Amino acid sequence: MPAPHNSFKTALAKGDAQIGLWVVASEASVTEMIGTAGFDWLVLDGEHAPNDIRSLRDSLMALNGSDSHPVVRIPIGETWMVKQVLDAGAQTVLVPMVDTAEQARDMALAMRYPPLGVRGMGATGARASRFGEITDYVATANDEVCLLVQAESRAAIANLDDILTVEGVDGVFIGPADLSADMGFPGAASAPEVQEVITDAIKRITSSGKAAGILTQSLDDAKTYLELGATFVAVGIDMVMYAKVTRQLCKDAKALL
Ligand SMILES: O=C(O)C(=O)C[C@H](O)[C@@H](O)CO
Repeated sequence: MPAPHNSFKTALAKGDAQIGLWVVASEASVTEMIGTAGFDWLVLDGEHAPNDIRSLRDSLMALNGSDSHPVVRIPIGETWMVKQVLDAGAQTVLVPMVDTAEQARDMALAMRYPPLGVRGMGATGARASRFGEITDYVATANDEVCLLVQAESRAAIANLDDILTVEGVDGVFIGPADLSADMGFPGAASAPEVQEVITDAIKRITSSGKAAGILTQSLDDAKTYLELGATFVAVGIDMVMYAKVTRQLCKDAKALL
């Protein structure tokens, strides 16, 4: 039996737009609920959310049977972190703060078993192989992993063309918050100077044949990015949505008094 087919990777390769949501609640029952909404992909955030390997594992388990594909964002680009989330059953990994082709290459190596990479051999007792039930896991896993790297600094934008040549990188995600901060516009990703860089980056990524991704909380911006050719576009953050409706309900209820 081979490793599960990564339909998200296939969709990105075909250029089929994928609508996603950022999940920062770090609680499997919330992930399970969000997994019923119909998003194509969900980021389980290990960079800025209070997730650890166990809570990420629990959220991956909670998405069993969901049509939403889990994308696990590790805290930083470290080989051992990639290994842990792959063994926990993630097939698509998002790596923040990738500024150079060399960093991207290291991550591509971390994603795959030898001879293509350096992934350590530990899947037999791991969730990834269904605890050994997927007997051909090691032989087939390399084909089903998907690596997304984040370009979110002036350095990454300067090195983007080199990053795009790295074999094993399936897509590049623009991080608007960090990119705008690094460009001198903290908290102002909508600044025209930042949007100009984002537009150019999306065009360069798509014309290289790799998938471009981004996060925005504006559906108007999402439409623009999709029209530019971005393939994986996240349109919100779970806790922001939760906070918004919670505050509004409280306000509306108090207005009854
Ligand atoms: O720079 C960005 O934008 C991202 O990487 C996404 C953020 O980390 C996300 O947490 C929303 O602020």
